[in-house]
Amino acid sequence: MALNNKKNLPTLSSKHICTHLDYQHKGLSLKAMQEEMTFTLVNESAKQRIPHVLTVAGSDSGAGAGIQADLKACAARGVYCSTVITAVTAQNTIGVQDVSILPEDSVAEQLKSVLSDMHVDVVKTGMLPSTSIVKILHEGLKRFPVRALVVDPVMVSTSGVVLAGPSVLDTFRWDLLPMADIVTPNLKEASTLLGWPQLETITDMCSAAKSIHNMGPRNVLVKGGHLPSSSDAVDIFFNGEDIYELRSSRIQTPNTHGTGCTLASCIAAELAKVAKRYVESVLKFSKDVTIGGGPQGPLDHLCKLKRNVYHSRKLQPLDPDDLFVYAVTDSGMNRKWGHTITDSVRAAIEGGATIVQLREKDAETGSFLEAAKECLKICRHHNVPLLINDRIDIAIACDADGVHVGQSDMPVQTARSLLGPEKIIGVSCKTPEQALKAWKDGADYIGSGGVFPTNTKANNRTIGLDGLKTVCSASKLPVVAIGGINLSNARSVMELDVPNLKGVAVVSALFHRECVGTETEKLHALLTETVAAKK
Ligand SMILES: Cc1ncc(COP(=O)(O)OP(=O)(O)O)c(N)n1
Ligand SMILES: Cc1ncsc1CCOP(=O)(O)O
Ligand SMILES: [Mg+2]
Repeated sequence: MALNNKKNLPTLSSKHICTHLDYQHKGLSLKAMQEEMTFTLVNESAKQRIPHVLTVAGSDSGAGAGIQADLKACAARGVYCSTVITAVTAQNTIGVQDVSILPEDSVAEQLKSVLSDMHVDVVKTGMLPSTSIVKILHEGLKRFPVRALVVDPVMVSTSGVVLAGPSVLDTFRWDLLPMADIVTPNLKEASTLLGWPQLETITDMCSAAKSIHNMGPRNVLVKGGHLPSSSDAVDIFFNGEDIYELRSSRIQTPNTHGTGCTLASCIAAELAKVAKRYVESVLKFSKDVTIGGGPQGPLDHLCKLKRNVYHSRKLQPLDPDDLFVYAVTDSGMNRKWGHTITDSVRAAIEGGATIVQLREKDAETGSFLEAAKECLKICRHHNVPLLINDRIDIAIACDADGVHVGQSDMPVQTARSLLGPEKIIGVSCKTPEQALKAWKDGADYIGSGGVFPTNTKANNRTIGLDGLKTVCSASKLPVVAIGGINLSNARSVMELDVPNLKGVAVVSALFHRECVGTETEKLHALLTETVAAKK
């Protein structure tokens, strides 16, 4: 393999790698990533969340590597870390004295407990000592998808003890690597994965990175810490297109136990922080933390100290994933069920709503504004955008995150000039022509419907699933479907194989119900299932 002239290779830090992975999700270039990163550093907002890494690895009694290193690395990076322990090793600074692999059922149960309940952003794997454990993880991740998977293919301890034998290799290659966002082998692990002789040069490392990439991971980091011929420490990063050299001067020390686990955890932790934009359930400080549906959630230690870690400025007005479970309020329905608007909004968010629109058609301006301010506090607390239906004046007065307008409401261009570039503007579209105009006029998303007949909006033409498909296919903007959508037909909407469709907007299916939170939870679970089934 011809290595680019080394002088021309851009160098990256591990933090750059993480951000790069996130930007791959968004389809942005490395250059855009670097520009936006600078922007991120200077802009902070009041929105908060807790990034979460799950490590699936072995315990190291000496606490230099394995689960213990992962926990400490994540804590040091300000990220919540849960654990699935695959094996218990007896280790110290002399070597590995014993390895006990945990029963498969125990690993499966740990995995299920965490993934079925907690909002995990990133899974990081370490010691996966048997084929069945790799398969359990593979199945678990298919059932409960996460934002990113970091695979550290731990095979041999620093002292030379085999931690995952050759029988595990095939499941690694066929099952786990294709799911990975990044795999981080050292020289020995890279050559073992490939069945190659020892890697000895940077050129070998580049070839290995490319060949491992062919096994399916989105990115490969081959770590050259043990490269005999190099006076520097050189790692090679390959993202499928470009190859990067990460070079730093070698630190002469025997204290290197746990570096691999720590690096992979650090990548996972930084990814989780970046991935926080996509996180649907947002937690503030320990007293409000809800990690789990049970009566006794864990504390998030030092949370108050992490305030700055959790703050991040939204760079785009809208993250399209926010359209996933779009809750649109209705004052009449709230009244009927004796709910206040704030209670309804809070319940919807706690049930998993990813964006909220206040559609209070019969509210007086003064009381609407007061309610909007209260709802905004709740939404900001949970990092969920709050939009106002029709009323640009209310949106401006309470500093909401944006507005939703229809074809006969305030024109998008006028709304944009009043609200500025940073607010979200959604517009209702029934046709491809309207969709194109929405994009030209500077809207951020399209609401398309009524997909099914509805009593919530009078005299509203139903466009059906075919009409929705036509709008989505023509759109250059993300689309949310609306109109008569409920638990029995949401699947048929989400299963449409169309570009740009990001979620469903619902009024009565959530708010014309006694228990808004439960209904939202059910809808969220159903939509999540449809997304998982597509993968
Ligand atoms: C997400 C979403 N999509 C469409 C609409 C409908 O807006 P509009 O056409 O202005 O009708 P009204 O809601 O004002 O009756 C919406 N509100 N939200
Ligand atoms: C506001 C709106 N725009 C198109 S259909 C509709 C009503 C959606 O309400 P429901 O979810 O109760 O059918
Ligand atoms: Mg309107």
